[in-house]
Amino acid sequence: MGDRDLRGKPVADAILAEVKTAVADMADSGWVPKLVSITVGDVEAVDVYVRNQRRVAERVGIAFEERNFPGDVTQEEMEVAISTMNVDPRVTGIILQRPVPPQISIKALQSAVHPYKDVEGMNPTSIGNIVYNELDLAPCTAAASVELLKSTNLPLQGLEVVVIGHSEIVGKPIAFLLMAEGATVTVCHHMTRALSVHSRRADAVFVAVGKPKLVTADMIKPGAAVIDIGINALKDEKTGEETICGDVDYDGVSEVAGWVTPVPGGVGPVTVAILMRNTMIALQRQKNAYSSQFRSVATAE
Ligand SMILES: NC(=O)C1=CN([C@@H]2O[C@H](COP(=O)(O)OP(=O)(O)OC[C@H]3O[C@@H](n4cnc5c(N)ncnc54)[C@H](OP(=O)(O)O)[C@@H]3O)[C@@H](O)[C@H]2O)C=CC1
Ligand SMILES: Nc1nc(=O)c2c([nH]1)NC[C@@H]1CN(c3ccc(C(=O)N[C@@H](CCC(=O)O)C(=O)O)cc3)C=[N+]21
Repeated sequence: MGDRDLRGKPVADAILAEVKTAVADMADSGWVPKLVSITVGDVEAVDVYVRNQRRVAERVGIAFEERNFPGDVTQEEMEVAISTMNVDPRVTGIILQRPVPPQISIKALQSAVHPYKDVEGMNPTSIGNIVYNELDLAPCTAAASVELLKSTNLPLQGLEVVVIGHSEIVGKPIAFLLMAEGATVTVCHHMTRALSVHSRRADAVFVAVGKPKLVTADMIKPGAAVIDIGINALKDEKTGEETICGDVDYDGVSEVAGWVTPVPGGVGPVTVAILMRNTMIALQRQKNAYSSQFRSVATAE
């Protein structure tokens, strides 16, 4: 690890310390969090994510259940399963891992997850809140990436930020979260004509594409912060060993950038921590809704 590394662990540990305290506080009033993690079929990057969710959930005291569905599951079967979890009072949060097989509509399933249990903030109702600057529960990787930028202490107001990738779950939510903080945001994608003209101007570059070494040193302004969200499988020709890398040419960029998040060891751990924090926010919302409903019933008598 280089001295310009923006490591995820310290940021994740600070978030998880707060989560652990929240779990203890809620347990005192009888509220116990449970996270259900839905996977469909079998995807390597998803396995890593779910494995780390389980490990961290156990560390902070959040009950964890993985629900894996076969790759040929039908849309209707998925919607029935989610409806059952929506009404199960023991389930606090539901996360639906991507990708899902082609016969499944991810958007329909995200809409099927009740907003109170939408710990990824991807129900259209939830993600709409980001436009209204209600940022407490946001898509995990986007929120994690912004937390990492904040840990540089760069002032966000007026900061020139370039986001490369405009997916609904990462690129776009990052742009909205940064706009809410007053940054000047440019979003690039495969139709952007001169990517490096934009990235070289930026004080901070976020990249979420899925292309190894897409971002090279000549594309980065000296001293800029580089947040690498990409996860790519790399097979070593000689040993055949498989490792992961991001979208950034780490060796070259870490000579120029002021900060660069390593992959692994950067955005990933913070994504997991944010998911745990979102689960506790969902539990608090459920508790508030329950209390106000029964308080009104109690006072109505
Ligand atoms: N660490 C974490 O927690 C997470 C990491 N990831 C990783 O982030 C990466 C992106 O995933 P995701 O956000 O789902 O994005 P998608 O895979 O859905 O889409 C890729 C995005 O990159 C854009 N793109 C493709 N080629 C280029 C290019 N040459 N220049 C600029 N933009 C380009 C695409 O634009 P267009 O649509 O116009 O083609 C699209 O917006 C993946 O590697 C994924 O594994 C994803 C989720 C969480
Ligand atoms: N709805 C949805 N939301 C996601 O956020 C989402 C998804 N689907 N599908 C899969 C991708 C991938 N993803 C990862 C998150 C953390 C690590 C992670 O913990 N990485 C660690 C550990 C890596 C390792 O253990 O080898 C690291 O980078 O240091 C990995 C992968 C989230 N994803």
